[in-house]
Amino acid sequence: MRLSNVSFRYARRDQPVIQGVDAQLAPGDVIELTGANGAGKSTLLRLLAGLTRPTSGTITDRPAVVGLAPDRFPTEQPFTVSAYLNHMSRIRGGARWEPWVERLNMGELLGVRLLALSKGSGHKVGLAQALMADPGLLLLDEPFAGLDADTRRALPPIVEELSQRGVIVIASDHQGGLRGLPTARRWSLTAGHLQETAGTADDATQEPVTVAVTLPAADVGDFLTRMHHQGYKTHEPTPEDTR
Ligand SMILES: Nc1ncnc2c1ncn2[C@@H]1O[C@H](COP(=O)(O)OP(=O)(O)OP(=O)(O)O)[C@@H](O)[C@H]1O
Repeated sequence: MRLSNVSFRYARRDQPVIQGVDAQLAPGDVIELTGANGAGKSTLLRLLAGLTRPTSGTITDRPAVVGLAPDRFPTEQPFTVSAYLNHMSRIRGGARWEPWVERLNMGELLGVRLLALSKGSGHKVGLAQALMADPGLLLLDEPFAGLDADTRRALPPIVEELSQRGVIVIASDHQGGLRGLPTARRWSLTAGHLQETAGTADDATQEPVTVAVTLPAADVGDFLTRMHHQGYKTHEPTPEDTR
């Protein structure tokens, strides 16, 4: 998939929100998209999804099936979660949502009305509907925002599996939740301009450093597992370390 000189403005007199973006995506790429509030991340995701057309420039070779999990799932709909997922399944030719409900720890939400969902629970429904489409391009807008600890842990392995199957995953993510994945690249948006910021040999911020973390003993296992899933090397201190 390729973006060639893509620019976008919301109204003719407005400043462009996205300016002259060139980028190439290969199957299996995982992109962490960062930028200040209002930098244009959600706008770029909608352009990538094909929901919005560039004002100028082109996006070519987009995978045929696109999944988009929005930053705010629209809960103003008269369905329960299961009725909504069944409805989306019919639209998508019988796509199966059940495995995703299990992996995203949302079984107890199935009978809940969309209107009654908390923000994080609504977010899980948005993720499930994006994943069930079996997309070739998966776009996640702040996927970790509001998720509980179990689901936060579940998401990076899901993205890694999809990447291994050749799915392109692009996530606007301030929390660095996908950073440890082997195919991860980093894009940052500043005033509408896109820059690739990681993976360059001269990037001193990529040099490894070792940090010590103090936390309650009961949280150690959970913390180490989470760090491991994010690709960091961890070890519990030995008596020598603490002497
Ligand atoms: N429908 C719209 N009409 C006009 N301007 C818009 C519209 N949607 C977004 N904008 C403007 O476009 C710019 C980029 O917005 P966008 O939501 O893409 O940023 P973002 O990086 O996702 O922000 P955040 O981190 O706060 O979610 C902002 O200045 C915003 O006010």
